[in-house]
Amino acid sequence: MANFLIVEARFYDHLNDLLLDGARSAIEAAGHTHETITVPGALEVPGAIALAADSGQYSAFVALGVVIRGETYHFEIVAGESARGLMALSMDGLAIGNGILTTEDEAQALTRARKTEKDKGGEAAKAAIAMLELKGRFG
Ligand SMILES: Nc1c(NC[C@H](O)[C@H](O)[C@H](O)CO)[nH]c(=O)[nH]c1=O
Ligand SMILES: CC(=O)[C@@H](O)COP(=O)(O)O
Repeated sequence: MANFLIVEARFYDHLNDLLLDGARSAIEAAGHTHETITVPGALEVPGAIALAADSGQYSAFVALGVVIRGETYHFEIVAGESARGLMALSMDGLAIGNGILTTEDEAQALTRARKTEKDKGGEAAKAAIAMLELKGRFG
C-alpha cells in the first residue's frame, strides 16, 4: 500500500469536487491511501508537488484542476506551464498523474470531471498508480 498526495488547484469548486471524487475512488480501489492539499491555481500545482516530494511522505502524486479559456493569452500560460512543470517533475523521477483539465468552456470541463463520464480525475490517479508501479520495477 502506498500513500498518494492529491494536489488540487481549486479554481472552480463544483468541478474540483467531481475530479476529487474520481481520483480518490481510483486510488482507494487500488488499495492505496491518499491525502489532499489545495493551492490557488494550476500554476501553483507543480511547485506544491516539488515541496511535498521533498518531505518523503508520499509515493505518488495526482495533480487536479481546471483551466478554462478566458479572453487573454493567460490560458496558454496557465495550461502550458502547469503541464510543463508536471512533466519536468515526472522526468525527474516522480510518479505523477496530470488531471488538470484545459478546456474551452465549462461544458467541456463538466463532461471530463464527472466520474460517470470521462473521469479525468480517476484517469490521472490511474496514471500515477501506473508510474509508481514502474518506479518499483525500475527504481
Ligand atoms: N485562470 C485560471 C487560473 N489562473 C490562476 C493561476 O493558476 C495562478 O494561480 C495565478 O496566476 C497566481 O500565480 N488557474 C486555474 O487553475 N484555472 C484557471 O482557469
Ligand atoms: C485560464 C485563465 O487564465 C482565464 O481564466 C483568465 O481569464 P482571462 O484571460 O479572461 O483573464
